[in-house]
Amino acid sequence: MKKIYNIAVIRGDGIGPEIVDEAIKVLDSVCAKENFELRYEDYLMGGVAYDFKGTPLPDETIEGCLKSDAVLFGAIGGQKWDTLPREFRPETGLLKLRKSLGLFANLRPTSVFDELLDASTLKPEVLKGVDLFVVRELTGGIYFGEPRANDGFTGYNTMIYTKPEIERIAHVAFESAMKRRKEVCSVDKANVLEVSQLWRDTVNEVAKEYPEVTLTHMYVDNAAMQLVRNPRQFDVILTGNIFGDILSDEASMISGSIGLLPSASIGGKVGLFEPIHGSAPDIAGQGIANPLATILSASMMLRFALGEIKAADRIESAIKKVLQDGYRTKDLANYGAKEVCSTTQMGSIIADYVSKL
Ligand SMILES: NC(=O)c1ccc[n+]([C@@H]2O[C@H](COP(=O)([O-])OP(=O)(O)OC[C@H]3O[C@@H](n4cnc5c(N)ncnc54)[C@H](O)[C@@H]3O)[C@@H](O)[C@H]2O)c1
Ligand SMILES: CC(C)[C@H](C(=O)O)[C@@H](O)C(=O)O
Ligand SMILES: [Mg+2]
Repeated sequence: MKKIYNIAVIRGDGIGPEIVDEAIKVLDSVCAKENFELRYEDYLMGGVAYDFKGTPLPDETIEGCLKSDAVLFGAIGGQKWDTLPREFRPETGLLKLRKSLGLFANLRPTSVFDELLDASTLKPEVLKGVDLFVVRELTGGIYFGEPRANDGFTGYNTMIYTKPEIERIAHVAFESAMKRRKEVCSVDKANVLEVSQLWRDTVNEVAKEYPEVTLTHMYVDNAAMQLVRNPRQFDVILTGNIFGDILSDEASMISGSIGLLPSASIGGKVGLFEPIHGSAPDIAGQGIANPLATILSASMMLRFALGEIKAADRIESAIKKVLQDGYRTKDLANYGAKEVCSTTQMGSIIADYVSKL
């Protein structure tokens, strides 16, 4: 009997709709080869939701996500909404969605395709074989801490973590490491911040439950430097919300383009799968966005939320082959391109390769 999964789709703003369309094209192609069906339901979120509904996160979007098997997300935000009061901003909607779905863990893998070794700003000999996994805490820290304010003279935010919040994200990192090279590097700023001292003590305690895993600690400033000096030294990087946000964008240049890095946000009943990049207003509507990060996020959705491992493997093999054959979007045009494709061409070629694998 064919399995049926319900997928909530949030296209969002800027390049969001363009890249999500390509991910769905590829998902449809993989479904045709496998014994399951995906049923999509669209929901509004971000600036487009504000424009149509007066709020960046309508209640029906939260409800729709909660009743689905997984959420496929594009990107939100853009200059048009940047001056709105905080509660109406697209980014506030995204934070609220993560919180409402209980998505406290954001998994951001970074690896390097051999075909794109020269696309990175780092030297090929530093890059070869990089395979790191950022486990970013997603529903706490300075993004959510109170008090927060900006009265025109004083602006402040509060970085708060409680012990249970640190324990649960640390468990995700150690469990991930157990399936990988069994190394966790916890990144904090414990030389300055009390919240980081609690983070470090708590991670040390959790580590006792995973004697096979080697735990190291690193200050975030050093980690930012080590990521570009010698990224191969990292297996799992465990870190808080804001440090993880910054380090994962930095890590994208290891792979060669921010248009390549996917992510999975998990921890609640329903997982959310999204590229790490934003709505890229500077290139929206031009057909040049790289859809690979979103297609790889769709693959993470199949693997982690739906357990459709063969289908996920199929997509990832198709992507490797497409890159081997020299297809590139504009962001990677100078790196081994035999043909430079538009966003939709890239989606179609991957879908085609999936169907032939
Ligand atoms: N999860 C999200 O929805 C998310 C994440 C980050 C930023 N944002 C929002 O997106 C808006 C723009 O933010 P930003 O410019 O700082 O970051 P961004 O990630 O949107 O873009 C940064 C740069 O990377 C390029 N880029 C991003 N994705 C690309 C892709 N798939 N292919 C090719 N190039 C790509 C852009 O053209 C831009 O030059 C802001 O409103 C921000 O708040 C949303
Ligand atoms: C848009 C913003 C709220 C978001 C974040 O900071 O988490 C983004 O940068 C991301 O990485 O998903
Ligand atoms: Mg970010």
